Amino acid sequence: MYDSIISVAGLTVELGGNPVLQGMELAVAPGEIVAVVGPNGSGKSTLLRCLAGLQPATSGTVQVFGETPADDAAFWRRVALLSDEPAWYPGLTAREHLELMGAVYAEARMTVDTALETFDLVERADAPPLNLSTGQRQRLSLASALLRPSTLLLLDEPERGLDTGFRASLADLLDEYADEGGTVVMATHDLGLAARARQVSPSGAVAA
Ligand SMILES: Nc1ncnc2c1ncn2[C@@H]1O[C@H](COP(=O)(O)OP(=O)(O)OP(=O)(O)O)[C@@H](O)[C@H]1O
Repeated sequence: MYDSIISVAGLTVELGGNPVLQGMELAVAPGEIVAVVGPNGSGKSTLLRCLAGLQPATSGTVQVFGETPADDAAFWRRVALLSDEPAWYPGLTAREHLELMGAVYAEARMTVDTALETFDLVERADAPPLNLSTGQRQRLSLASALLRPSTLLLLDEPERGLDTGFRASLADLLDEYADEGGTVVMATHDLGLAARARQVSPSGAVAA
């Protein structure tokens, strides 16, 4: 077993010959909610990509669940990632996208109807995602990520497109996820979301 679900040591990443992360250290315990904060271009998304096994380290180590994260099926069974907008299935409605998640994962965290209510999508359930507003599509992406079971939630700017009221609801939903034992690491520019998490910066720890 591991005390830290995530353990980052001396992580350096160079992109295009430029150092983006330099000797970063981070330990995240199971059940924690961590907000990665910092200005545009400071390396928040790069860190999340490293945690997701999508970006190799130039030097240093990244361990998730006690191993180097691998972009493979076993890893993605435990990890839900929300980053750029997903590719939507043509011809399927918002409800049907959530039903797909429910069909794939036997032990969904909530029913499709509960997800539609929780993410305020009931009235748009029968619309295809591309006919939803930007914020509604983001809520559908979040609903998919939170409907499926996972141990670790990696969120890149989950607040994107969300109105103020739903940002507060999202903070409550993340608290519930962590109360169930899940761990959250999110890159965010939202002060409210960050205030309710342990804040770290790609260049070093910041005061909470
Ligand atoms: N493929 C790439 N090649 C070269 N440089 C890159 C590449 N991807 C990102 N970068 C650079 O790496 C730095 C960190 O980018 P990153 O997306 O991690 O920042 P961020 O903190 O998430 O920014 P934002 O708040 O704007 O989302 C930026 O200066 C960016 O321009």
